[in-house]
Amino acid sequence: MQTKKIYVAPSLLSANFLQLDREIDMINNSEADWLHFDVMDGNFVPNISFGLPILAQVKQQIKKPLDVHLMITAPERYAEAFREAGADHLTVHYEACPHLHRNIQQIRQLGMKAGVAINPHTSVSLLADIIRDVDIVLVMSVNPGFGGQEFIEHSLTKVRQLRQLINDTSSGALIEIDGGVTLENASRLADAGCDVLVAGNTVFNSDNPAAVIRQLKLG
Ligand SMILES: O=C(CO)[C@@H](O)[C@H](O)COP(=O)(O)O
Repeated sequence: MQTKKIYVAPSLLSANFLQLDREIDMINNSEADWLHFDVMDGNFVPNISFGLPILAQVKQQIKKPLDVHLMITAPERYAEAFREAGADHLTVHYEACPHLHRNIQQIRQLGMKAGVAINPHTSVSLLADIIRDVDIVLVMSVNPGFGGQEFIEHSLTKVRQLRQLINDTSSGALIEIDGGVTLENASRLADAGCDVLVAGNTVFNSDNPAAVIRQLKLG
């Protein structure tokens, strides 16, 4: 039985963009903690999603923190612009940042929570020297680029390793899991040590998204 707080961050990528107004109101009126906003550049990942102008418009209506996940190369070029557009959290990819420490410092200096994301093939051990400096570690449990993919089971082992690393280093980082999160695997994810569940299809393709968000929060 889960007792710690589980944050739920619906992923806007799976929303119906013809009804964005209604989708954002649903999030505002639900128990969702954050709104997850996926930015893809067609270079770091094989897909293109949405970017700054859409974020700025969403910001005008959303009442929850905007959790922006940059799946782009050289994210330092855009950190300030994302802050101005309304990002509260900015997560960059380990694989896209040869100067990750500098990127994390930049994000924090701009006044945002700083996150690092790791792809399914990237080992948790590579985070040892950055773990004390980040607010969020986002574990990709699918290969990034698309919603609606199947959860990669090995991600659970990575979450457990990450929880151990966080405990050993007294880091305050939250563990966020992203990709293939469902009502079936949510409790296993919470038990393994996740703090934040990102869910796209599970929330937006349901008949009752607010009820699904509530159930996910129970872990
Ligand atoms: O970053 C990504 C995909 O690259 C995710 O945030 C997806 O949007 C999650 O979608 P589901 O797997 O939950 O449908």
